[in-house]
Order: sequence, then C-alpha cells, then structure tokens
Amino acid sequence: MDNMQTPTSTTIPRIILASSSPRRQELLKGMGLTFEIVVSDVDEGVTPELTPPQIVEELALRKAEAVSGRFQSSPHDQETVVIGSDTIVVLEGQVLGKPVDEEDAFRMLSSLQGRTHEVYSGVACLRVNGSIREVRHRRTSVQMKPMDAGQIRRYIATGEPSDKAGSYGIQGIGATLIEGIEGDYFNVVGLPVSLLSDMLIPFGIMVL
Ligand SMILES: Cc1cn([C@H]2C[C@H](O)[C@@H](COP(=O)(O)OP(=O)(O)OP(=O)(O)O)O2)c(=O)[nH]c1=O
Repeated sequence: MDNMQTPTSTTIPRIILASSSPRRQELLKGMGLTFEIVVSDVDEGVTPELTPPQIVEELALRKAEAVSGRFQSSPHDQETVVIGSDTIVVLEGQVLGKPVDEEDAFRMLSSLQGRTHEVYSGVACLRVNGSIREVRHRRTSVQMKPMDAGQIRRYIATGEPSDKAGSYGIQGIGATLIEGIEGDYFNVVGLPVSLLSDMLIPFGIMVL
C-alpha cells in the first residue's frame, strides 16, 4: 500500500452535439463519448464568394454557435462543449448540398457518375463560456463509378439519397457506387472523427 497512488479524478465536460444527423450521432457514439443532442435549425445559406473550406467551417460554426447561445446564461454550463458540423460535395467548383426532391437527386447523381468529386466536412467545437473555439475542416476525394439512368433511378427509389449531401451515402447501399476514395472515409459520412479527437484535446477531452 506504501507507494500506491490514489487515482486523481478528472471531470469530463458536458458535450452537446448540435446535429440532427443520425450519422454524426453514431460516429460520436463510436468515439466512446457521452453526449446530448440539441438540433440547431440554422439557415444554411452562404454568400457565393466563399470557398468550400470556408463554407463548411462557417456552417459548422453557425450550428455550434446557435446551440451554444442557449446555454450561455447558466453558470452551471460554462465548461460545456458544443460540437457543430457541416458536409458538402463539390464537383468542379459546384457545390452540391442535400437534394430538394428526386429530380434534383437525379441531376446530382447524373453529374457525379463516372467522375471524381471532393467532399468537405467542417467541424466547430466551442466552449459555452467562449474561452475556447476550434474550427477546422477535412477534404476527401471520391471517385464514383459510371452509372446509367436506370441505376440512378433505382438508387433514388431506395430513399437513401434524400437527406444526404450530393444525394448519396457512402455508408449505405451507395457504397456499391463508389470506385475509391482518397482521404478520410468518416469525413464523407459527415464527421471526421480523427480530426475531431484532436480538436477536443484543448477542452480536456482525451478520446484515447
Ligand atoms: C456524402 C455523404 C453525405 N452524408 C450526409 C452527412 C450529413 O448528414 C448530410 C449533409 O448535410 P448537413 O447539412 O451537413 O447535415 P444535416 O442537415 O444532415 O445535419 P445537421 O445540420 O443537423 O448537423 O449528408 C452521408 O451520410 N453520407 C455521404 O456519403
């Protein structure tokens, strides 16, 4: 018993995920973190002169700030960390968000098939008291197989494209449409967990 040390207890700050995305929720869970979900509901409009990295960082920050604003007044919540994220698909400089309807999804998938595009995800981590603010992004290149109109229609009929940037989900049956990727897979799914784990260190959150 002589030189055994009592472990020092560390308090992990409360974590809020500012996202309605089931993918982001699953990925954050996969990092072994306990968190709550508060949906941001911000306007996702941006000025056209922003570059893709600026767009995803700006929107990730907007989502995190909108939620963080709801906790600021409580002294109890000052150490709370809010995480926001945003994902876009970019084909030859054109930004593709989520499709508004099936025709929009058809147009997006027709333009993506047989080509390589970029996926950008932005992540913002904020302490509610404003003392720490980390905003970063990652980019992944994705090469899609050539597809004919029938395949695209059948994919849309699965319902998978409807709530996803670029009208596809690499983590679902959409995986069968992908030739290959260069970069972080989880960035395409919507939350670059490796980047996020680094960003959480200044908040006193060590994933491993
Ligand atoms: C390209 C791609 C995107 N997506 C998803 C991730 C995001 O949920 C979505 C992009 O839309 P976002 O606006 O980034 O996120 P969201 O509206 O789903 O959720 P919130 O704003 O509340 O955080 O597309 C996939 O699930 N798989 C993919 O392969």
